[in-house]
Amino acid sequence: MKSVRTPMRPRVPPKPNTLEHLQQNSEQNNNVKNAGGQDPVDVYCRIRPVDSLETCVSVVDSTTLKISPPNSIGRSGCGREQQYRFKEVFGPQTGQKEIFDKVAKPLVADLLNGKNGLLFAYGVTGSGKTHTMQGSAKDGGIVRRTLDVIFNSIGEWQSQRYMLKPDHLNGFEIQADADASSDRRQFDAASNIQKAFSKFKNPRPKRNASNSSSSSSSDRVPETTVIDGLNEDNVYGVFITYLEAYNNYIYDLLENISGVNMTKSLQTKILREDGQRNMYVFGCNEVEVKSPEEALELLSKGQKRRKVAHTSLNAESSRSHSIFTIRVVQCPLDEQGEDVLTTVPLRISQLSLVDLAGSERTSRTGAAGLRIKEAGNINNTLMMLRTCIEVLRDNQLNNANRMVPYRDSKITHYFKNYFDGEGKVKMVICVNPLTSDYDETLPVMKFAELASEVQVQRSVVRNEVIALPPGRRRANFLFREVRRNMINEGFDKAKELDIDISPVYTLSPAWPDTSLSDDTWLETLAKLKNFLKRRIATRETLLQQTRVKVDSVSERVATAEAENLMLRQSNSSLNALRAAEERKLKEYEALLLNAEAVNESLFNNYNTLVEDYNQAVEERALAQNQGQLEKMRIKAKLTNKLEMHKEKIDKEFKNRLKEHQTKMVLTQVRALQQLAQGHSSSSSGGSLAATPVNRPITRQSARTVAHPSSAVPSLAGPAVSNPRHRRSFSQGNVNVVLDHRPLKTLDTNTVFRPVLGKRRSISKLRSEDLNNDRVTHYCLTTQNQDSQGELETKLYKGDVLPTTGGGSQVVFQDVEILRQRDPLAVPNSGVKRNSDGTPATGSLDAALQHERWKALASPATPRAPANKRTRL
Ligand SMILES: Nc1ncnc2c1ncn2[C@@H]1O[C@H](COP(=O)(O)OP(=O)(O)OP(=O)(O)O)[C@@H](O)[C@H]1O
Repeated sequence: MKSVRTPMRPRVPPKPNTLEHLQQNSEQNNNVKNAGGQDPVDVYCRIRPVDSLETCVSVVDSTTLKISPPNSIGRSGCGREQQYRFKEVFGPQTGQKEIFDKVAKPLVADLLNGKNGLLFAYGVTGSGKTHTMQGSAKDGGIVRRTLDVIFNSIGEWQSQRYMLKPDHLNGFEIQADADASSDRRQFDAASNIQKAFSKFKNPRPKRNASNSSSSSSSDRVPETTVIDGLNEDNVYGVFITYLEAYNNYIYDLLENISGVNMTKSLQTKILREDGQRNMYVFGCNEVEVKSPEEALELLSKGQKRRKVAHTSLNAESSRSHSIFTIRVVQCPLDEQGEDVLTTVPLRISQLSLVDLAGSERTSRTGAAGLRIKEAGNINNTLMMLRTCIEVLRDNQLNNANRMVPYRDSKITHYFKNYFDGEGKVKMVICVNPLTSDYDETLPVMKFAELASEVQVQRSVVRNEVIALPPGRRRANFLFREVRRNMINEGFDKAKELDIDISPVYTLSPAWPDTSLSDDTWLETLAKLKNFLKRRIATRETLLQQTRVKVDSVSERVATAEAENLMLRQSNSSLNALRAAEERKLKEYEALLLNAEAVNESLFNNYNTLVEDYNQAVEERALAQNQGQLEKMRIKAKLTNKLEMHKEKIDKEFKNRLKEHQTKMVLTQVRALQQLAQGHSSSSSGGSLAATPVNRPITRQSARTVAHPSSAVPSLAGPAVSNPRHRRSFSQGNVNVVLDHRPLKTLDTNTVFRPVLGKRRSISKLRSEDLNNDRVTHYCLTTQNQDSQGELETKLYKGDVLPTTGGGSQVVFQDVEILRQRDPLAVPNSGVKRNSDGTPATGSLDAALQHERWKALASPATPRAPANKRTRL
């Protein structure tokens, strides 16, 4: 049926962007916000199921969760068991439906009632954020169920496609019918082409391909929940955007989504503020959807463009933060419930479902190269979110006004309005209970604790007073139904009936039969007259009743106002009390926080001290080791030096000794020569020649006796030798005695001869004679005349010893004296003494002693050591 009225739908006049207007708007907003009070950020926790028994997280009760450090950490004393409170904790067995009902359904209801909402999924990588948000076709997550519930609830109250259109400045406009229907035609043509193209591309879609949209849509189990109580006199338009924040840039995942070539790389988008100071992404593609399937199709296309990568913790790890936003635009119907009212502003509400990328440590994910940069950016964004929440909380706790650094990251900047009071904020903290995740789960818990302490201004929807009766849509529907029935019953004039639903609201009784005929017109007139009279009376009664009602309402209003005033007063006094209590509470909280901070810092200090101490002990041990090594090195160096020095000194000493010994030998030789010469000269020059040779000979022999002075070693003595090193006697006849007889030695013609063994006679001593290895003994024969004028022959006997310098030395051991006596001479009784006190010649023993003394005292004769006496 063709509509009788075809009203033009003029565009909504653009909002003036003057400063005054902005101030007015913000004041209005503030008033509305302040009227609503505050709500905390609702933080929920979901624990994902795992196969392992090594878990560090357990559910204490429906709102409390306990996290225990793994044994290794617990033992070292660095961690302790901690409990965290949430709005609700969902254990591993909790299904997607329950999560949706408790967390997201209230947000969907808010959305459809014109309020904004924001839901974050936050957690460590692989903890189940994407699972919670997206889920699967069979068991949908929050996003899928949200779409289902929206379309279930708005049903046929949806606006016609392209009737509402984004104005690309974060607002919407109502299109004229002609424009809208032209856009619709284009859309239908484009979707037909696309269908044909996809048929051509995939002639036979695989039946069991899990990823294909056809299979997923056929397997899909939709959510059947309906939100009741929506304003049925509005039309609803649903729009979606799908954004991605990657490396702190924003990309539109629905960019050029209807184009054939979707592989083109995405452009970065910028954030802007609209006239109401709301943040929006400039130039992003906001697509109108008319069914959950259509929205899911776009979602899956967008997901294919998301940065997802394989990491060691998650096969499909999100490398970016995804923001799926659903905007619902509401427009009231006019008084006939027929067309949209263009004179009132559109009501726009939005719900953003954010799947944050997981916080992660690159050491665990095994990230490298680009993945490390991604992880850094992910962690930075999460850090900024945490910082903003911290500052907000501090501001609220301490009544401070620190600037919240929303602008430091794209995510916080985009959602700043929510925290400033433009909607409800909720968080689902996803937890992987594995022990290996403990270190990363702990900061997530702390963040959750922080977030739950933040209060967000409750937003209140401004109900525009449009002064139109409710139920217009239904009345319009009834009217149309009646008209259709009438036409069906053959009442063609009904086609010309304008839609007028005002009778639906009239309270008067039904009109009388007004058909006029010649015979009944008077009756009819009377009926009408009565009817009108009754009507006038009813009107009067109604007016009166209305007046009474108005009066009573006014009275009630006055009473209510008075009560209100009183309530306000008591409220303000209660508020004051509450504020005092809150102040106290804050003070206690601050004290508690301080105590906790002190406790923590003490604990940290203790740990630091223990670490320092351990380090110092290690360093000391190291230093000791190094010192010992250094000592050993120096010792070795010094020993080396000493050895070298010793060698040098030895060498020098040997050289000098050799020189000295050579000198000494020469001196000895010279002395012996002189001695030999002296004896020979005295014997030749004395009365020796005149001495008869046939005198009896007394052979005296005595061992050398050590002179007392010989015990004192003389440093200026002869060359060093050791009697132990005398030349070997064991060589038999090889041992030669050097028999030194000066040339002028007389033959004594006696049978007594010294026993010398193998000898070599020389008359003049040379150093080579002594250096001969075979010469082991030396015997010097001297002759002299004694005091009695007798011939005295002395045999000085000694060992030839090698010296340290390589030369030889004679160590005299014995003196053998041969004296010839005249048998006829009178023997001398006593021992005669010379003037110098030495025994006079003639006394055998005295002479012998004297000779010994002389021999030992002679500087030319080296002294034998007292304990090394040798006898020839
Ligand atoms: N509650 C759950 N029930 C069943 N499986 C789950 C649950 N939570 C997570 N999983 C599974 O765990 C794996 C990792 O989950 P998911 O991809 O959602 O983690 P994520 O937190 O989004 O990780 P990332 O931050 O790396 O993207 C997936 O295979 C998912 O199916």
